[in-house]
Amino acid sequence: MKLKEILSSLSFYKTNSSIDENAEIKSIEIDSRNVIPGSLFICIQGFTVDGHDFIDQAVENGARVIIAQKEIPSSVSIPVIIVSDTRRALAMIAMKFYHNPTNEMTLIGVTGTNGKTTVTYLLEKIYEKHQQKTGVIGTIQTKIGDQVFPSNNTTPDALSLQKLFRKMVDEKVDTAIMEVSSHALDQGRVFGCDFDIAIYTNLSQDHLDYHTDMRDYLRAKSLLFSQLGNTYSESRKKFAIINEDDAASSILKKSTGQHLLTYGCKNKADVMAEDISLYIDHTTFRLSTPIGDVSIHSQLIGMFNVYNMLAAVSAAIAGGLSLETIKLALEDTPGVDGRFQPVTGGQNFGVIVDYAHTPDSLENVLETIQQFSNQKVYVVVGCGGDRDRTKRPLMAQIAVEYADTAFFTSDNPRTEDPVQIIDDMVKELNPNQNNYEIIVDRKDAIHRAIASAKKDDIILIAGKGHETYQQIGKKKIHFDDREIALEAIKHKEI
Ligand SMILES: CC(=O)N[C@H]1[C@@H](OP(=O)(O)OP(=O)(O)OC[C@H]2O[C@@H](n3ccc(=O)[nH]c3=O)[C@H](O)[C@@H]2O)O[C@H](CO)[C@@H](O)[C@@H]1O[C@H](C)C(=O)N[C@@H](C)C(=O)N[C@H](CCC(=O)O)C(=O)O
Ligand SMILES: Nc1ncnc2c1ncn2[C@@H]1O[C@H](COP(=O)(O)OP(=O)(O)OP(=O)(O)O)[C@@H](O)[C@H]1O
Ligand SMILES: N[C@H](CCC[C@H](N)C(=O)O)C(=O)O
Ligand SMILES: [Mg+2]
Repeated sequence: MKLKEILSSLSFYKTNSSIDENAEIKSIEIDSRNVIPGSLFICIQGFTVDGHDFIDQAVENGARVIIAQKEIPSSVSIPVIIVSDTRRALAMIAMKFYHNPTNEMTLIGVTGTNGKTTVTYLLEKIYEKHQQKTGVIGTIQTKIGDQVFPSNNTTPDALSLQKLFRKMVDEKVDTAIMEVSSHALDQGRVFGCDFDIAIYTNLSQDHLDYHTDMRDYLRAKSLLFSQLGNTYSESRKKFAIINEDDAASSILKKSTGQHLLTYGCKNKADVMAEDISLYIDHTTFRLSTPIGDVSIHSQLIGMFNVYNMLAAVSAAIAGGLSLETIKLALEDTPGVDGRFQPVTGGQNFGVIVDYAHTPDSLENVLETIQQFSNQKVYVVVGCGGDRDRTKRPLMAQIAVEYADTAFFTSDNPRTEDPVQIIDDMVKELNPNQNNYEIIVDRKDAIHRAIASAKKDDIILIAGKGHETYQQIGKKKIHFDDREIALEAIKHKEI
């Protein structure tokens, strides 16, 4: 693409020298290591390093133009374009370079503290039943139809994202469904994306290492709804899907001028679940919607999953799908990888692996397990390193309150000392809350919990869900809670 065309996506910019607007730009890069001859390199001031420090490497690798947000030494031999915010410029340039792909398909975004992956997974099943080709972007993986690619982040950076959307359009995806994290919203990774439907699940404490407080966290989440815009189009109606039972619902409703569809179980909403019956291996309810009522028998477990189903159903209704399709898909959908996933090795007690890594999700999952258990409940849980430290004591408190015994252990310690993380978890517990053991090694903790279990007890192994690694320092080693649990079950039988 010609530089002139790329620059037309920017509002204002300055240059340090004359630029050849007809220069051909071969690729857009934000990592100097990926620059090839003819690239345009955009310097991003990051959280760990500053992209402006890699200009020399970008030039050496053949960059044709640099986009920066700071003055650059005059020794740099190629044209430099200065903008006020390179993250915003990146989103606009990437959108231009890949020919605004989100304009060519339906785009659904899901935000909220918990439930994003589950809702995207349910929507994928619903749209597939509707005979559409789907693309899915999220925590576990990225998918285009049946092709699966690994995910580094829940929401990719703006450049990877627009490139991925172009690939989806080229491969005839009708509907793309994506998780939109608060980090992504805050960093403008989704600036310029033309969302048709924006879904809100819930808000509870997480990521206070990144956001200054809960208000700032909510502000970031609300950007998905303000980004839906206020422009009314009859041919392409846009919808905000809001959880009416969540405390932040009124703020989010005010963030957009688009159509609203609300869901809930307590407060009056457009889409509601009534006569809900929760069982250990399935859930039933009556689904009441503006297009009719229908009964649902789902394989998903727990009240929180009723909310996830309502969020997905509401989006599908906004998208014009029929209740028949929605019912068929919901009833056909098995549980999501690593979410309330039973591990069965023929044992006479229950083992459940779940991705609960926030206070709210841990409480929801333990509450669900408690409802079905008439024997002992054990939980194996830790907290991630280099993440919100203030959630640690809250998670420990919930663990000892709901479980008969908690085994506190490592999650992904990353660059922190795992012993210190566990200490942060337990240090605010009262002395009488001593129904816990500390076993730093996660494998040992899982083995100990399984060795302790008797007939009909239930063990929850929380925090890592689908993850097949443990990150210790900068290294990721293979680790899968489900594999270790099976191994421990076999070992117990010998
Ligand atoms: C704090 C944070 O959000 N960091 C994310 C951010 O990194 P960053 O912008 O700070 O980048 P950086 O590493 O400092 O580098 C700055 C720039 O220098 C460039 N560089 C760097 C080295 C070099 O040799 N040459 C070079 O040009 C880099 O390519 C980059 O452009 O942008 C990167 C690209 O998008 C992300 O991969 C990275 O995620 C890190 C790995 C991370 O841990 N992020 C977490 C906190 C996160 O974003 N999580 C949310 C999900 C949370 C949830 O829902 O629970 C997510 O969406 O994944
Ligand atoms: N609607 C919900 N409300 C509360 N907790 C939930 C809800 N849905 C799922 N959970 C809990 O949160 C965990 C993570 O669910 P899921 O992966 O769907 O959320 P997510 O928002 O994608 O999380 P992440 O931000 O880590 O990507 C589940 O394993 C379950 O314990
Ligand atoms: N997307 C979440 C995942 C947390 C998963 C948990 N296992 C941990 O490592 O803390 C985060 O980056 O905060
Ligand atoms: Mg997710």
